Amino acid sequence: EQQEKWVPRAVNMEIIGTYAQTELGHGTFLRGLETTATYDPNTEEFVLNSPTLTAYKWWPGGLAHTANHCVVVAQLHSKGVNHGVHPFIVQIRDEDTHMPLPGVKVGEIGPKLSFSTANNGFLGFDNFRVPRDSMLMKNAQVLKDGTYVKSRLSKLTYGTMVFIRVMIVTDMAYYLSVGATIAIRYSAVRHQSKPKENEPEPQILDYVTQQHKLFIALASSHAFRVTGQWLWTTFVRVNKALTSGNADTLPELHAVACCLKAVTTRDAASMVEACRMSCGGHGYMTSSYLPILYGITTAACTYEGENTVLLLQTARSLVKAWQKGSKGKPLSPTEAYLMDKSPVPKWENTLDGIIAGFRRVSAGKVQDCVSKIDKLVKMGTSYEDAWNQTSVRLVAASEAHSRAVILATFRAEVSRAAAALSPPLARVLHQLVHLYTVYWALERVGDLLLYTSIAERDVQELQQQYEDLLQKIRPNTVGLVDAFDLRDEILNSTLGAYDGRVYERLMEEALKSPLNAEPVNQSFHKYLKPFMQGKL
Ligand SMILES: CCCCCCCCCCCCCCCCCCCCCC(=O)SCCNC(=O)CCNC(=O)[C@H](O)C(C)(C)COP(=O)(O)OP(=O)(O)OC[C@H]1O[C@@H](n2cnc3c(N)ncnc32)[C@H](O)[C@@H]1OP(=O)(O)O
Ligand SMILES: Cc1cc2nc3c(=O)[nH]c(=O)nc-3n(C[C@H](O)[C@H](O)[C@H](O)COP(=O)(O)OP(=O)(O)OC[C@H]3O[C@@H](n4cnc5c(N)ncnc54)[C@H](O)[C@@H]3O)c2cc1C
Repeated sequence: EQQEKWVPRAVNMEIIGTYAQTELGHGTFLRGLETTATYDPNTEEFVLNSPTLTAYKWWPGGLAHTANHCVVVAQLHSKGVNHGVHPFIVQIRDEDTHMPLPGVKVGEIGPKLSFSTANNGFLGFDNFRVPRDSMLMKNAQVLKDGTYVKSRLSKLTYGTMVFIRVMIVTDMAYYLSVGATIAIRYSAVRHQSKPKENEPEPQILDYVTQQHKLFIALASSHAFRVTGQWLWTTFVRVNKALTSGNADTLPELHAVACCLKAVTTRDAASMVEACRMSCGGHGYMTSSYLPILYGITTAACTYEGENTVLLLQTARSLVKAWQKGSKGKPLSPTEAYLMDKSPVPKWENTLDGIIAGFRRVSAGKVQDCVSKIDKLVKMGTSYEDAWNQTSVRLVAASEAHSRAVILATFRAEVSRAAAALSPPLARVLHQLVHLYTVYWALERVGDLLLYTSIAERDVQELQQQYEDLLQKIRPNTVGLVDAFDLRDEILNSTLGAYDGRVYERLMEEALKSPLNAEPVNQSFHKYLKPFMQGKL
């Protein structure tokens, strides 16, 4: 009934909404939210209040001047009992005049690192009444007399966040494709330095250090797209099971979505920044789009669950899995490898060898965390303090798990798809999988040395494999970014346009500056001249 009421209006853009969960005082700790929705059975309404300054909603995109409705997450009180946070759909502005409704205080939160157009807002309520059917009642319900009917699973309230975290992985693939396209096209246009006196300046893309900065962004875009698709399929499967009343697979989905969201956003942000810096001074120009892209990408490390917090959620699941597995109980598919008790195998410098190595690293780190927590607890430390004291290692274990999942998924999905591709295309995709895998092996060589039988010779060989791959991929790099098929209007970059007219575009953009409208700026007469004449 609620979907019938709201969804068609939202789809037709008759109403514009946002998700108002985070408050000034709390974003991570949802049980600590302070906005209240108190049921009044006499009028069959909920009364919304923001009892403190820190209860004000803060951040929702589009809230400030755009949205006229929002989903408000509030502490539900009925018959004098607090039932925890629940979602309510609330109209905040008049649909005709767009004026805030009486009892609603809404505004804009101010300038941010980026996301300038997102119109993020704040929102407070003063005895603001909404009808009973404003509470989204698919799961938990409040009956007319105020009786509370519990959801069969309390965590279903958090379902929207799981959905968006799943989507974000694919979103990061997209941002990386934009960054890689701009930086690689520019690196093909840009010539700099003269290593050989009698030859022209080379394209900067021919410097191997430049390839090292950029090809990983290209490969990661593919890795995240493939992993995002796999995660989406998993999400759809879990959701189907939930619809038929089976929630057994939800914890695994939550655990894997948390760490994949965290690792893909962090990688995407740091690689987009590497793309920006790889363009030298011009990468610092707003017109290159790279600073804006960085601002957008790095925001994802915070929104939809701060990354460290999410990695710790996955770690919680890994520790539990370890404890379960140690008692001989079966584990979920993505965590089953933790219980691989076979002796550490001889290291192999192959894709499968490296993936197996990452699983060993992850399992070894989880075991290390469990031992430390157990030891601290035995010494009388509370479990919570032991957890906190172990949390740097827990985050590392969670990240290692995520790397193992991405590496295995990328390899498996590309191998599966390759059968239907032309051999040259399959070969190039395999090169990207190979490059991605070897890159991370070299990045995490310390961990591999700790937990696997990798030896110095293997590391040297991996380094050589990596450099060979850069060389093999180089001739196809521009073709590979063209294949992302991003239109110039979308790239919005002086450096990344298809035609490569970098210098012309930079000058055209500079000339658009209002500061170039007059030969002598008024500031000369107002400030500079008096200053030069000692009059200021
Ligand atoms: C909305 C956009 C709509 C667009 C739609 C269009 C669609 C298109 C999409 C396009 C995409 C690109 C978007 C680009 C633009 C983006 C713009 C920016 C958007 C940014 C939006 C936001 O930014 S919006 C706010 C997000 N704000 C968080 O993200 C809070 C984090 N904070 C928590 O999420 C919890 O607070 C936290 C930590 C788990 C602890 O919660 P807690 O204290 O209650 O829980 P505990 O830690 O005690 O855990 C108790 C047990 O619950 C288990 N569990 C916990 N969560 C669970 C869960 N979700 N599912 C299952 N199980 C769960 C856990 O695993 C434990 O299980 P067990 O007991 O068995 O171990
Ligand atoms: C661009 C942008 C758009 C957003 N859009 C929306 C939106 O549309 N709707 C909405 O509701 N919200 C939105 N948010 C808010 C966002 O979801 C929160 O900022 C985010 O969930 C982080 O919460 P926080 O700000 O409370 O960070 P905090 O939790 O205060 O984090 C601060 C630090 O404390 C650490 N920390 C916190 N708890 C723990 C813990 N348990 N263990 C270890 N370390 C911890 C974190 O790791 C971090 O280093 C948006 C945010 C941004 C930046």
